[in-house]
Amino acid sequence: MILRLAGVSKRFGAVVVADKIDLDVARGEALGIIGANGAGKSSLFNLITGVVTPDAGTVSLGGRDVTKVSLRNRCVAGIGRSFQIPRPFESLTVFENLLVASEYGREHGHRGANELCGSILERTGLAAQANTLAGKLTLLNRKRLEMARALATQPDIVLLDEIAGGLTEAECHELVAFIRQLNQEGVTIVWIEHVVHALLSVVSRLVVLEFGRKIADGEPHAVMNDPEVRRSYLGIDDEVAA
Ligand SMILES: Nc1ncnc2c1ncn2[C@@H]1O[C@H](COP(=O)(O)OP(=O)(O)OP(=O)(O)O)[C@@H](O)[C@H]1O
Repeated sequence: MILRLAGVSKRFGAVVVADKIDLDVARGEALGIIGANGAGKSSLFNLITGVVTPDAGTVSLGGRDVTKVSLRNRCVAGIGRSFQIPRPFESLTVFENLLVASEYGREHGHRGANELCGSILERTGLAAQANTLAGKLTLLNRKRLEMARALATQPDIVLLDEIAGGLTEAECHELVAFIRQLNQEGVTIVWIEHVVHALLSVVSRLVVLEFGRKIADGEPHAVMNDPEVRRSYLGIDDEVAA
């Protein structure tokens, strides 16, 4: 198991963002997470990466309890993340943004940072923008950079937060192909996404959150047809419809 959450709970005042969440993610898996706005999806990523400390429960990475480990050290231990709202260093170039991420993440080993970042630029389709200021990028390229920055930390598991929103159908297609390829190369993917058709074309398992509770976890199409999920996420009440 690469990632394990056991009984993770968190509340902000009256708002419960995580309610005794148990979640296992196997190495190499591609897991999708959906839920209505405010269900606690981004908060779950904050709990996994260490932005937020749980009130109860534990987070383990590769069998090691990292609940009290710092954000930086969780990154070095292999957790990479992209943010829902990309916030690159706008006044640095694309390449410089990757260098910063690569210094924050794991050791480069025999490969230097330049070589690592160069290869990520190629893979994410950003090579032609290497010297462009991040603040000048188009939406698609900002999303690519968000993904590239996560990869520059050399993660074993990547948490993607709503990366497909706002893209055209063709751009979304390209993004999906890239995430699938990444997963085939052995990177574990956990992906929060409202663009459900994109998500379902990649993931082999789907989790649904509602008010910080996990209400479904399983094979994606079975989960999408679950009456509770249809009610919570799609607003379709099968009993009323009948
Ligand atoms: N640091 C915080 N302090 C107070 N409330 C918070 C904090 N972080 C999140 N919340 C609240 O917790 C709830 C869950 O937020 P979260 O961002 O995790 O939801 P989400 O499922 O990612 O939603 P969306 O799909 O809109 O991104 C929201 O009501 C949010 O306002």
